[in-house]
Amino acid sequence: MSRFYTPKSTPNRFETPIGSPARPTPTPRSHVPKATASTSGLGGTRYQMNASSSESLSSASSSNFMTPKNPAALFAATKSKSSTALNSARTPSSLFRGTPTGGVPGGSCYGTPRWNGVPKMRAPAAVAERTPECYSKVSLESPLVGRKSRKLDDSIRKDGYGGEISNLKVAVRIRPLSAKECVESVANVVKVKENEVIVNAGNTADNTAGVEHCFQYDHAFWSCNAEHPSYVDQPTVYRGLMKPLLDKAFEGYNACLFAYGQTGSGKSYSMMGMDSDDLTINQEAGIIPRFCQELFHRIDSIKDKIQAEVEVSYFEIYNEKIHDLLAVSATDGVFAVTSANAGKKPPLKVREHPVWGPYVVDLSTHPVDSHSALRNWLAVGNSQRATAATGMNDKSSRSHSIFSVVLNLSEAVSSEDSEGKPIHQTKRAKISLVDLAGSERISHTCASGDRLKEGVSINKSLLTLGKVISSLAESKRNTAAYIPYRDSVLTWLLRGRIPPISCPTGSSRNVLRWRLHLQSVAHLLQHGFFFVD
Ligand SMILES: Nc1ncnc2c1ncn2[C@@H]1O[C@H](COP(=O)(O)OP(=O)(O)OP(=O)(O)O)[C@@H](O)[C@H]1O
Repeated sequence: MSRFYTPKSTPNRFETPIGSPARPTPTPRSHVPKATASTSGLGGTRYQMNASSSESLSSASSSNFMTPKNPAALFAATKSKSSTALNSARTPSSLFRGTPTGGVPGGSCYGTPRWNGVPKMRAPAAVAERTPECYSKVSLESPLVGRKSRKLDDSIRKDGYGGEISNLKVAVRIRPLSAKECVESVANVVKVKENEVIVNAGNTADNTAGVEHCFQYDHAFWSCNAEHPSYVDQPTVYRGLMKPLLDKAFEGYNACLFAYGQTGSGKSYSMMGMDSDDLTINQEAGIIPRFCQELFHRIDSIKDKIQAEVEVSYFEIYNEKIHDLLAVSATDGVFAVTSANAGKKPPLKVREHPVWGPYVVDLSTHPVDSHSALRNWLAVGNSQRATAATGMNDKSSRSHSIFSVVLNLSEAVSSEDSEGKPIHQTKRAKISLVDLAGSERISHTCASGDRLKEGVSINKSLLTLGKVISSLAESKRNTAAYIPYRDSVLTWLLRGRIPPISCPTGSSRNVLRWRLHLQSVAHLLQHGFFFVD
């Protein structure tokens, strides 16, 4: 059975506080594209509950954000369900701030990923002295002073989990110099050697000439010059980061991939592509449109054996307020996107479910049954995102966006129950693709007014993300460590877990809330208390 999903209207409860900046106006789109919905139930199934996305977060190691002069974005890809041994050597905990005047040996405008053989590194202590405090120094074990490059997957990941490798991967991608940087004759001081990034300190007053800092990641993608043989293009980034997560999602694991880095470092380009309004799968298409295509490609290839259902939701966190990017309303039978502009649509609220943790109240979810339907919803959401021109990026994302797809797979297993009906085994996975707003130095972005307020809010939530990840790393050693999830909406929400199939959405959640007041969580679990819409 197919039908249009009609979202429930959201009451106007929360106003934008006086003084908070007006959300940048997205390009309006009046009509929702055709998004047919398969709503047939999975009937009589058991569900396989996935571990929570808090485990995704809890697997992360020390955070760091790329520095203002490093044209690179970082990606963290996680899958939940298994715990991870933290590997502090894998992620650089302190990043070097080097004014890129030293240039790359060879002098080209584009950095060439060439290993110069002998790393010109100082002793770690000397490096520590020269690393500015402001880059969240956690430990300085990570720069690979004089060490030989090595593959993390082969040599470091002996985690003792029956051969399963770590559930967190961190990748860095170096973008080309922007037109502005080329005009200003900025030299690229970043090189890549296999999975290592080598940053040349330059020879400015606060740095010693020739000092190189090496950082090791799971992947280091060099995308500075498309003409160069070492150039890593969009399909390669997709294959390296997203494909393994999709594999795991089909096994019932939750997966989360988020991009973080300074403003203008290439997060949106990597996640969405050159143009977020053009979602055609061409060479420039980013991770999310490719994921949408491959998801249904795989579903089509197994549909004879496995029934799949997909639901999509897409929201952004702007100035700590949540806006549903896919909210639609129906007037006279015509479906229209409810504008995400502040003032027209109130932000959504986060509540904490006693079992499943934080969730967004009344967030619309839309069943989709084809790649084109999913792509259309993605386009709708993109058109609603808050972007604005800043001093460092003409189209800067001013919000964190979270695109989530819940995948339900139901397979009839051979055995039959007491009534002779086949027993279905159901797997459920949530894939969250997060494009974080860029961290920024106010002095570099020359922000004032609304942009300034946004920048402060963005930096605050990214700082909290960093703190949460650091605290999680600390909690591995000290179980009493406090983890400040609730200090930002982003970290609070990422902690939430995927509810079981048929857990209520929209207004039926009120019923759940009401009943939860009457019955203990233990009782609910004991009796398998699920709602069917
Ligand atoms: N690998 C790349 N190849 C070509 N162009 C790129 C690449 N990465 C980024 N760019 C270009 O750099 C500019 C800034 O990139 P993008 O908007 O993705 O940055 P961002 O990190 O998302 O910034 P913000 O946090 O401000 O939103 C864009 O014009 C984008 O097309």
